[in-house]
Amino acid sequence: MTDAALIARDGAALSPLQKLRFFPLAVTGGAGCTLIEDGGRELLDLSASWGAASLGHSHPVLRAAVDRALSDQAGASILSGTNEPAVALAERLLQLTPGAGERRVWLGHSGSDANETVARVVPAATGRTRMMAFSGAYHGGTQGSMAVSGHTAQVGVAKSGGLKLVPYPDPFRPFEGDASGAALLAHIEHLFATTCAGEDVGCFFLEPIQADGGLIVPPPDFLKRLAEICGRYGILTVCDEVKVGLARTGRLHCFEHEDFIPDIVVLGKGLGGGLPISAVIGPAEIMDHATAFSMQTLHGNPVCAAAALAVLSAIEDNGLAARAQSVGDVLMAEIASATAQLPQVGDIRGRGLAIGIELIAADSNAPDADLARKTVFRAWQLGAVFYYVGMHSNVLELTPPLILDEAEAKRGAAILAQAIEDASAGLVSDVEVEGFAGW
Ligand SMILES: Cc1ncc(COP(=O)(O)O)c(/C=N/[C@@H]2CCCCNC2=O)c1O
Repeated sequence: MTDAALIARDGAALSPLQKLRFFPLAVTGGAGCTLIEDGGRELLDLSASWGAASLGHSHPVLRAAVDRALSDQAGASILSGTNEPAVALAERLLQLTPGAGERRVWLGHSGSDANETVARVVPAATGRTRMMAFSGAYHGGTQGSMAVSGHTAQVGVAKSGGLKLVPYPDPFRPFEGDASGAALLAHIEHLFATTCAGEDVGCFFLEPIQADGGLIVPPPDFLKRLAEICGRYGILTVCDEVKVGLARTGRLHCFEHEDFIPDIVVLGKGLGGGLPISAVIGPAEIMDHATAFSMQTLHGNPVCAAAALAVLSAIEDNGLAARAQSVGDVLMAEIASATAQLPQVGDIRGRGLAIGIELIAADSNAPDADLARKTVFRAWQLGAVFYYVGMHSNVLELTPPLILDEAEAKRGAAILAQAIEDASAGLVSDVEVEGFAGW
């Protein structure tokens, strides 16, 4: 091993194809909500690797589960033979996920392959070739999941031929100036009655909080009313809980805040606690469509399935949903207090430990992407890790491990506010951030 700095070795060895970098983060270890940087510096992790490290780092329950699964390894997948951890996980997910009728679970590696599977199987099983999704949505980075996404980072990528994108209901930047979402619902109903016949639409992809589109919480009752409209046309609702699901928002499922039950639920990221596993829970008449329809060699591997079972148990045993609500309330209040005098902060929003801070130009509502990229860089310099999202790249996103405590929340809020102030005061130069493309 060379003695060159880890970040330099990364640049020489790993392809940029899979990099989304904001500052020169190089990690050699971690525990809890702390990351250990190359060189030994400790960083407060307010991202959990975009929400994947739901139990933080080196969690003992996860370590024990993975060790057990690897000590008596029940094969490596469920393609051509089943295994106990995968079956037990599917059974647990069916118990924990509200839904009607006979249902099945599909196990994958990522949110991308899970959403891609839904995007392929719904048209195949229903014969309905059209699909709906929201502008700003990031449903994945594979061809089939990008085909049903609407994120600005994927402009130019081929979309599904039958895809119709509509604006997401954003109370801060409302469609037709109507923060209630009623105008948008009327627009969608009009589409179903005219140019995008509801009878031809197989499914509607939605996030209960639009995460990469800007951490946007929809207006009250919007999703419930949208689900009612979809129900009238026989359109399946596909709830993408990959980022905000599994206790992060104060409920096990984020859709529980919206008083509706989706037809299909997609889980990922935090499900594996940092190990790659995703899941689709849906009606048997869809999920039983065919065999060998959407498979990858390591799908349902017992080690990641055991990790997911441990995550679900830890969420239940430690009351992590209620904790996310209470610590998230502290974090949001601390952020609001620490930034109260900063006109650059246009909006603070979210649920539980899914929080967005929208940065704007001090003299208008215009998004300030340059401030966001310099703020996350400055925060890293000050000792905290978080990134930005949004259609205009101007929303700081906090998705810390669900085990974040109140002291860490207060420290994180102080660093975030200081980073906004310092970046606004010009303490981060264009030269320092120019090597980090972000998104
Ligand atoms: C709501 C939602 N659905 C699906 C996905 C795709 O999950 P994978 O990246 O595990 O394939 C994601 C992934 N989000 C991206 C991952 C790429 C880097 C930018 N930040 C994210 O959180 C997501 O937020």
